[in-house]
Amino acid sequence: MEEYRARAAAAAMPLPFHSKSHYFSRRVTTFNHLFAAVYSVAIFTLFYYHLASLLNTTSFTSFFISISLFISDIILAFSWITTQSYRINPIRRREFPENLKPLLKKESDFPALDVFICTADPYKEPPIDVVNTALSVLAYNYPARKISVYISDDGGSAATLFAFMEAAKFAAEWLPFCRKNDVVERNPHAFFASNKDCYNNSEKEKMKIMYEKMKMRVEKVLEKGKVEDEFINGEEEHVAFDKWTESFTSKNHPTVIQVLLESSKNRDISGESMPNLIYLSRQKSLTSHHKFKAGALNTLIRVSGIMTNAPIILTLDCDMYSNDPETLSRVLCYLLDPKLVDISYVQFPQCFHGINKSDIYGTEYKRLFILNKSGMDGLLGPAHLGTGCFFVRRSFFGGPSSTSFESPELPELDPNHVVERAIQSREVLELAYMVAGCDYENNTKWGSKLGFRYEAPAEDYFTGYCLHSEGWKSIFCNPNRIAFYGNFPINLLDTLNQAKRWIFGLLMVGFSKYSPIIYGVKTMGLLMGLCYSYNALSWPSLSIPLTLYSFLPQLALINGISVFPKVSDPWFVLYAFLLLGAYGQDLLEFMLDGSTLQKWWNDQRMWSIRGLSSYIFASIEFCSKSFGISTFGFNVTSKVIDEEQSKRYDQEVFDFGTPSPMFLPMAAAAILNFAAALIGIWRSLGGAWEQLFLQMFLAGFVVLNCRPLYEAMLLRNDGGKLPPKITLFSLFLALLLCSLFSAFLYVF
Ligand SMILES: O=c1ccn([C@@H]2O[C@H](COP(=O)(O)OP(=O)(O)O[C@H]3O[C@H](CO)[C@@H](O)[C@H](O)[C@H]3O)[C@@H](O)[C@H]2O)c(=O)[nH]1
Ligand SMILES: [Mn+2]
Repeated sequence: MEEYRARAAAAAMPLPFHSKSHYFSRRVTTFNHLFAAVYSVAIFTLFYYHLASLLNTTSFTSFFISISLFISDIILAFSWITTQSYRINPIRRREFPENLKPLLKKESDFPALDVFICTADPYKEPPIDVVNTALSVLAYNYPARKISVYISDDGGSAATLFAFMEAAKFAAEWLPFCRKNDVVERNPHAFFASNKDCYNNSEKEKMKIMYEKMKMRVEKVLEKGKVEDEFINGEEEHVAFDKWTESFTSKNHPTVIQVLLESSKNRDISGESMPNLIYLSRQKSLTSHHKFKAGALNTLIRVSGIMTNAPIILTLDCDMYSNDPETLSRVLCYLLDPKLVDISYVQFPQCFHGINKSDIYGTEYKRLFILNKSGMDGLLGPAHLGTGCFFVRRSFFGGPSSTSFESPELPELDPNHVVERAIQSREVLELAYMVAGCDYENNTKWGSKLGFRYEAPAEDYFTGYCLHSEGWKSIFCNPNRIAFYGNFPINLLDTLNQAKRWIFGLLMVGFSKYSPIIYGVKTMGLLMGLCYSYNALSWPSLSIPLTLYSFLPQLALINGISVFPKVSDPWFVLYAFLLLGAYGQDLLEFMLDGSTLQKWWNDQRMWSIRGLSSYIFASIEFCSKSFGISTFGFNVTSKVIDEEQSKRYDQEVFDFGTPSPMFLPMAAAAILNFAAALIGIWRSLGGAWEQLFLQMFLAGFVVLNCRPLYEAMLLRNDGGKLPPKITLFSLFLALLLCSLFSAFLYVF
């Protein structure tokens, strides 16, 4: 990249490539800072209150309740402190790609791009969807000879290879079609879905028929489970599929590399060169660990290094397609700016197509994907989100200074190495096969100092974190036209399992020698360290206060014990301020960012639901892994759309689906809070409302949040209702808790 940047510096471009401004108006930011100051005072006052109550406890019960609430509030306060770092200086950026034009006149002025698309299971990630993703980037508005798309298939599936053989043929028509008609949606599926009138135009109609034919063939092959002769054209394709022998399984097979398009040879129907398209399924063996997605990405870095070695790398999950063919020129606005040195990556937010109106599962993750990343952008740069990210290849080889460069074990893998041989030359292919071998990384620095890092299954978070701690910076690019759209789980269990995997991966970082609160603060400063701590430490530990606050005050309420200050007590004001302040500020930011009240409500509900399921179960798994009882895996999220589920999702109905212990704590909380609210009302009628007001308020709030649970337990009869088994179990759990608490009261 340096040479391109140097050329930009020499050209002394008069107009800026990009600009930045405050994310919210100055008034909002100042308000946030002032509010933070007042809120911190309130937190310290609360700690004083807790200490005083602890000292004044007279029985073991009151001591137990006080200390539990104190611990909960310490964790909540820690979490609040970590989130403040996002509010120090959130920024918004704009790019001016038109100002780059004088720099990019001929083909050689454009830096090359290697795109990595990862897929792992053809039955959870339909090959036709992966094809659509690949087509959307193959068709970028960029010199075709500068683009190479690599598909990493961890599923080792002949059906996926077949799909890409078809895609290569289709691309020869699709690319010129997009160019000629200035198509903006270059993912064919999205294009045909949004252009209902396409039948009017014969050319479009022809394309659509071609697309449907390809889709049918791909789906047929997937259904049959193998590529039968009728689908194979010519000797070359035969040779490729012959690799799928009897002993070939997704977990144990040799490397398959298939060059499907080569830009120096293949031309589209208009006679223009095509991008490179390469299928890769790295070697797998039952005896060596493949390190999940990070392992796949590192293999891709090496294979692409040998074949094309582009200075820019785009990583995409198989479902994240490009929604804007101009995205790369936005990225160049940063990567070609001579003033921005040390940039490791430009991260785009994860956005999802087809989220229902009030976003019942909080899929948008507005804080995680947008607000917090804009906050980090005002510091050293956003954390890495795993997909939709343009990397500078050099940053996978040690820190930004030349002294911290980590040289790879082969000169051909050096980020500055110029590839002179053709992709399909014997030497190149031999080397590519070698670096894709499953034992290749033994005794090398891959995964620790080179490439994506292996410490945790949250390779995205951890790799970005390591890059920042090495001294790299990053950019958050969030243009008005969404750059990438992805798929998301449409039932509750999948959503929760996904969050569980994330939290588990984050816990592994949080409680390792790389813990952001120590190592992070030391290497990248307090604020960035706190930003990273929020995910790795606050998130998982929030399960403790969320669980305690869902059960303890309610159990006390049932037994007529007051645990919060009564309404006429001055301390009541403090509680009210802390509670309303935190929720109010959250709501305000959501609304200012163009969200709706309903979306915010669902987002905060999902926060508690995740706290009572994903966070708890991830912590349990983490503990059992730490004691060597279990190991971890990467459970790929299914991207297959089930018609029934999809209908329920569109109607905004919670889908519980298959029974899972993950639902137990939340269902038990729903039952217990309902009982507590009723008993609370009854006790208030007896005159105790002043003492019990806050507990009743809390129980009422939980009950309001649990509406979908009550419906799913009692009122619904569809396939997405809460399995009766779970309802019974949680009723039992709630009763058990009540009896244990009463017994505890009796004994102490
Ligand atoms: O052994 C594996 C497992 C997964 N994947 C791929 O990894 C991607 C992400 O997997 P998915 O099941 O979709 O996980 P998500 O939770 O949706 O992904 C988020 O979280 C992951 C980390 O947990 C990041 O890697 C992703 O980029 C980020 O989008 C997919 O393309 C998979 O094909 C592999 O290539 N090899
Ligand atoms: Mn995904």
